[in-house]
Amino acid sequence: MAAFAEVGLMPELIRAVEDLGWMLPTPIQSESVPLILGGGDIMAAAETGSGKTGAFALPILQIVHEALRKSASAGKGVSQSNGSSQQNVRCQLNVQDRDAVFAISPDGLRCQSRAPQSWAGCRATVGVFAGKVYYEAKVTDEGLCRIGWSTQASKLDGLGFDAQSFGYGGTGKKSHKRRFDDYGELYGLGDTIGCMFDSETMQVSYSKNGQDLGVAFSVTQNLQGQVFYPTICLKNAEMAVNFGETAFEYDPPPGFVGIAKAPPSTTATAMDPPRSAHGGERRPLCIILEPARDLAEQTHDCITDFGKYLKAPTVANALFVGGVDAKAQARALREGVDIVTGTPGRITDFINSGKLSVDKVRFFVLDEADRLLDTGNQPAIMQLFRQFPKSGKGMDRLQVLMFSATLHSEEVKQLSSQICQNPIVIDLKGKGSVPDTVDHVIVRADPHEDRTWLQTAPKVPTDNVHVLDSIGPNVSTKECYSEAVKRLKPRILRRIIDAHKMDQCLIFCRTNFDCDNLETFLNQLGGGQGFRGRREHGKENPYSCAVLAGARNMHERRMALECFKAGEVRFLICTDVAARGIDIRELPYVINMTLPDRSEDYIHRVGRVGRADTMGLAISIVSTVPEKVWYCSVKGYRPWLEPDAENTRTNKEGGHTVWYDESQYLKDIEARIGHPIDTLGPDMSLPASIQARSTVAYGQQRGGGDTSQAAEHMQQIRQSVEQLARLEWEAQTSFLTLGRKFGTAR
Ligand SMILES: Nc1ncnc2c1ncn2[C@@H]1O[C@H](COP(=O)(O)OP(=O)(O)OP(=O)(O)O)[C@@H](O)[C@H]1O
Repeated sequence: MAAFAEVGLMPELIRAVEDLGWMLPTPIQSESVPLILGGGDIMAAAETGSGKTGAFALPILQIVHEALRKSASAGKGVSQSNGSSQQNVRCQLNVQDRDAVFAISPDGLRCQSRAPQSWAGCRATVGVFAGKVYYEAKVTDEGLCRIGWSTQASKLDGLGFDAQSFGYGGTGKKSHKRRFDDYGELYGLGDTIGCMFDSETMQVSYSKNGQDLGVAFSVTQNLQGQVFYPTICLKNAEMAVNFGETAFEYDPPPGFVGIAKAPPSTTATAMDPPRSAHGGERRPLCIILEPARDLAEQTHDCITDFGKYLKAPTVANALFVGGVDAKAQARALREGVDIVTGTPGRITDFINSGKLSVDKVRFFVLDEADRLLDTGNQPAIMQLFRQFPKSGKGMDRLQVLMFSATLHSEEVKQLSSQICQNPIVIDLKGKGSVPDTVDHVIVRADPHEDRTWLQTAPKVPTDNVHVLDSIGPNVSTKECYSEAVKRLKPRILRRIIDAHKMDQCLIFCRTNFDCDNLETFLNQLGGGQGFRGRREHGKENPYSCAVLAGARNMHERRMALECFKAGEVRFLICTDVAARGIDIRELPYVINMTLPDRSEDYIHRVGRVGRADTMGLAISIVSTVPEKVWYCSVKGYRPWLEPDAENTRTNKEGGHTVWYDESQYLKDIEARIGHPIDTLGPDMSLPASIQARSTVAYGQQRGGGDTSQAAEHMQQIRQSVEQLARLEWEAQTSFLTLGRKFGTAR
């Protein structure tokens, strides 16, 4: 039995985490999972990268799945496939799930789109989430065709344009996430294309006139369990489809059946009556709040991944964040959602408009709880909390879970006293510390000593705070040195990058404008044209970069993160929007261009490395002189674009700037972590203290990633873990017994 079983997780979830290579629960998971399964409220603080997402998501999935199964077996019809409606639904092209210009014949097996300029699409009435299915589509008139599979969340007029759709076009290209790669061969008038979806291997493949063209796509595991519908997308073309009601022109490959004949237990239908939205059965059981969109998306993906083996019924997750098509979210609600992950704004919008009902909610999770409060979400949290049902008892009562690496502020404690019931505090590392997998050091930027800021090349764009001030070799004003440090820091950054031969590093800047400027600087060094959602000049350019900042739109941010994770750009320049929670596997380096003015933000930023037992290095460039920076609290006003004498004054003088004192912020951070931070050598070399203990390269696992060693270790500790599990179980039971005795209703 694996140690994940000892904390009480069900086999389907264990299988999913084992697929991720997780062999043992991390300490926060060992502590939290049994307590959540046992019904307790929790406030959990553990280091960055210690596996907090799994600590709350895994037990929640388990309880939600059990609740759904109980409800389904009680005949309430919450399963993905209750059979009743589907058995009456014929598989055909769906007139209710098509673009306006897409024509469908009365028998639902022929379609046409005559718009010459634009693509239009349609899905079938029946989709599949298990088994191996096949359908055929024949080109019956010349034009552009693309065919394949998509989920309901995907747009119809661009099959293969997003992460949830997979297409194969007549031009011999396969398409997914807007990537068009050569595949198969051209097809056109008279050709019959077979479309296969294998949910066991999660592969999509095609045949042309009976000839197998091979695997086109390996669908990412996080889409496992989603319902995929046959999808046709046309531009001035016509096709006939056969879903298997009548004999196919070419036999499906062995093991595949026509989707029209697939067992109802493996299919779902878009024609099912709404199972949610007031009156349906399937309303959210869990609401997870995240402080930022990117983080919400990451948590949502993790939950989808963890839940991929939960079947009959599957657990439906939805992401509710701004910048994403609200129509798709409304559609997901209509289909029935069990776990909602999102940002407070979008979730409250949906509740206020009556589209999202919270009368069944059993879990309320505040991830990065302190950040949620810092960003002004207290009223939204309280508004949500007031609407959740609180009358359940024992295992059915509302559970509130608060997680973060820094969870010690008075505001957090106050909130927990308002919304948690006898919370169990799990504090694994005291007042927010830096994990010992993170080496962190500073480099001083001293414009008095280092005069390279006077060089004219490479040009360093700065933030325009000092455009009206006199700057030069013979000027020694505070303003001059402030501008000097702005010009010096990017030069130091370059030295660091070169000295450490960095090829993957997250670089934190203070503002969106600073990100833009640094992007321009690095592009200039590498001769790039600038990255705006394009994947060019990636690996060959030693300074290739992308930006992940609040001012960029969701698509750009997603592309930036994706390209960085895939190693297509070397540097990801970001604001604090990426400081919390964002998980980039085996990231070796983080650089702070400026220290954050709050010590907890430092803990979160440097915690982007050293995750999951991987070693990482965080370097902060710290100015020795005060720096004047923009500080504009007026929404939409951007004084840096046209700085004048008035707005470059400080806040106190009625302007929009402040003097930023990094030496003081460094002291605050050192006070928080309880020791001084080492400094890099003049040649950017690591201090001897770090060199002496570093045994593996940054970005690699501390133990060298030897899984046989881990397995052996697991075997050795098995007995103790079993004993602990028994004790844990006794603790849980006593908790519940006490709960019953004293009553747990709020
Ligand atoms: N039990 C485990 N075994 C191995 N790897 C794990 C385990 N649990 C989590 N991980 C990995 O550790 C990394 C960090 O996990 P996660 O993002 O949940 O951390 P976190 O504690 O939420 O961090 P942060 O405070 O920065 O948000 C992820 O890459 C995850 O896949």
